[in-house]
Amino acid sequence: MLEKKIGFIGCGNMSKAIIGGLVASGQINAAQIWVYDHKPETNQAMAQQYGINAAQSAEEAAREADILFGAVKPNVILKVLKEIAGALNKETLVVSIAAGVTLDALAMALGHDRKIVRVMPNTPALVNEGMTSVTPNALVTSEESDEVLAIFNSFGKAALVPEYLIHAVVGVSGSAPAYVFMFIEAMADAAVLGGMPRAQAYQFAAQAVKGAAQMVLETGKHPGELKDMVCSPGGTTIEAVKVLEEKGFRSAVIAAMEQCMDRSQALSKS
Ligand SMILES: NC(=O)C1=CN([C@@H]2O[C@H](COP(=O)(O)OP(=O)(O)OC[C@H]3O[C@@H](n4cnc5c(N)ncnc54)[C@H](OP(=O)(O)O)[C@@H]3O)[C@@H](O)[C@H]2O)C=CC1
Ligand SMILES: O=C(O)[C@@H]1CCC=N1
Repeated sequence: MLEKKIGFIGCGNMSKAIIGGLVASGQINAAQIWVYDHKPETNQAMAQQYGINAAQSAEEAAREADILFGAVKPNVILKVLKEIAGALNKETLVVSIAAGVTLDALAMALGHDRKIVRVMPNTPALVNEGMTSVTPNALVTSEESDEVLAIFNSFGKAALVPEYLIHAVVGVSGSAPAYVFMFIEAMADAAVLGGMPRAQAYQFAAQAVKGAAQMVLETGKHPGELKDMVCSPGGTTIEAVKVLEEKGFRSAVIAAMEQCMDRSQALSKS
């Protein structure tokens, strides 16, 4: 069980996924969670849905929390953290989920004596399948890093990464659910073209993606070898593979992720 009190400033897509994942994991009592969003209706809805505490202000969430999540958009996080810095206890761990906001920039906003962790989660946290990178600053102890890892491991997988790798993490897991949803949507459209009812097409496409991902994770085999296992000589799959190669499927994915990583780099310089 997690013992500490956890606060959230900003309660949008990602906070909802983390709070939903945390509560569903059974690793924390809902009464240990405080949330503050500047929209009162969001606070009330979260308090009602999960039985967590709705703070009246960002300062209140900051005062209550042992671990405080900054979960607003990158363009407002530094302003928000500057405003609440005075309300933090000396030992409070501040966890930023903002894409492209560096540990240095966070320390400038909060003070250089603050324990700060940069994390990059993703929305599958909501269904216990999150993937999160964790990057602590030098003041965070290994026990504290382990606590943050434990939070994210309670609804998925989490791993320590050095800060320079966060752009790659944004590309390969933070933003990645969006491209996978597009892939599933496109596969389902094709199944509908083949005559399948729409709802069934989403189920078949999503389960195929889930099962294929599970094979990569569980068999330890190279993805190319797993692909070869599906391609019967002269069969159907190799025809599809040929068209994907002709249309530049893999290079499109690589180019898209390169652009995503470039944007993450640009955000961290702005
Ligand atoms: N969505 C994702 O998949 C991922 C997002 N991230 C990062 O997570 C962060 C949040 O993203 P996401 O959850 O998608 O964003 P959202 O816009 O969905 O959530 C942010 C929430 O914070 C509210 N807010 C804005 N300003 C304040 C303030 N001053 N005080 C309190 N609440 C405020 C927003 O309200 P309003 O709507 O009125 O602006 C909104 O409800 C970003 O920094 C992003 O980079 C990281 C990994 C994955
Ligand atoms: O699109 C974004 O900027 C955020 C960061 C990772 C996922 N969503």
